[in-house]
Amino acid sequence: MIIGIPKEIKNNENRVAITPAGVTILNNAGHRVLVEKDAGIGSGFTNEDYRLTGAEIVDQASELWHASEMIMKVKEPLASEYGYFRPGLILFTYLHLAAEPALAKALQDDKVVSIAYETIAVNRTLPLLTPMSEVAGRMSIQIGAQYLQKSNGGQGILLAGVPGVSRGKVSIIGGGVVGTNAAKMAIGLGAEVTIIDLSADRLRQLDDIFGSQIQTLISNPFNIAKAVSEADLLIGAVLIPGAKAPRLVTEDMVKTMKPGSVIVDVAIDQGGIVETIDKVTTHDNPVFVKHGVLHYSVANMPGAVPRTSTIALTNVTVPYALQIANQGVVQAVTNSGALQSGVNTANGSITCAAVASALGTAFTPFDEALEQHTAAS
Ligand SMILES: NC(=O)C1=CN([C@@H]2O[C@H](COP(=O)(O)OP(=O)(O)OC[C@H]3O[C@@H](n4cnc5c(N)ncnc54)[C@H](O)[C@@H]3O)[C@@H](O)[C@H]2O)C=CC1
Ligand SMILES: CC(=O)C(=O)O
Repeated sequence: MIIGIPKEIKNNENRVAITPAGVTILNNAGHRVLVEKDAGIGSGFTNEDYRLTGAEIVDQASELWHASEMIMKVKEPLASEYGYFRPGLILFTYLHLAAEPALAKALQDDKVVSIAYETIAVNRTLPLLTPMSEVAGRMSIQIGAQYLQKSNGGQGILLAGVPGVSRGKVSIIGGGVVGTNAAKMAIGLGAEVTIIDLSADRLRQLDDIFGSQIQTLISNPFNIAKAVSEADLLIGAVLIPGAKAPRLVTEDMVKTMKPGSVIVDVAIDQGGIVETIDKVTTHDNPVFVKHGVLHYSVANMPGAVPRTSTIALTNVTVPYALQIANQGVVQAVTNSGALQSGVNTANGSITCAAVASALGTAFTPFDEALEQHTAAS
């Protein structure tokens, strides 16, 4: 199979969908890998690094998209890339379609087979989301701590406190991968940490991991309101896979926060859990202020630490890319429940139930989408 790796074009997105090590794996299995010129520079990989492992460097994005049977990316295609879509093209990347209806429509209209990293599920885990959630969860605390500084518009508190002065309070809503990694960092800094989750079992696990270093609370509007009002730093870390994030933190709750407090809504890629966040921000201009509270809503946080993130991401994506390339997409998806859960669009249909429900459109299982295609052709 011919696999194309375009340069990412989202604001400050310096990750790339493959490393030279990944090229070697695909090459050794007999596949051709095309890498757009300078695609790896932001992650510290030169064109020569890729050439040495057998990749072909392609100058123009348009040439690469047209020549490739499968495109591997990091972030969802932007509108300027929709023109490259065509029937049968395989697109393997983060998509977050619940928050991207225009992209979903373009993929349907052009009959692209799109496989979203974030909906590939194995035993109720999301192995292609996990490493980036680890990165973003850890980053959320260092970013929040930075914006709590007076010089950056914050209240002017140190999360760790000092002897004789209270420590800062961090409230984390959602105790999955992002939440757990945020908690690790916040505890490490010496903050007072509360974690809220809907699952009592998950709270038990967190209690086993962190013991008395955290306060756990079950998710309901009363507990969320209390934790929000007390937080110096609030982290949004909820996920219902494939679906739009529930708006758990209302505008009235945000109004109860102290001026100069900070919200980092990591769940913004699925629409965000905070009512006062009405836009996705970028690494260039990451924060806006509402009701005196700093809001950070960057949807590609790991893009700011590309060397770590690219390696962590490609460690988990390349084995799936290899399955698709070796078997062809239909056979690979038919053989693998994990890949089946990742297919979001095929032959003009939405093939992921949670995405279809979030977009208010019909859901068609992958095999039925294939049959409809065969019957029509
Ligand atoms: N902004 C960015 O750059 C990045 C964003 N993310 C996003 O962060 C979000 C969280 O991801 P993960 O931690 O990997 O997901 P996860 O599935 O590991 O954890 C989500 C947690 O939310 C909990 N939850 C569900 N409904 C809830 C409710 N009503 N109240 C409280 N908790 C609830 C679940 O029980 C689960 O423990 C996702 O939207 C993910 O895409 C991940 C990486 C980077
Ligand atoms: C999860 C995701 O969308 C990201 O890492 O950018």
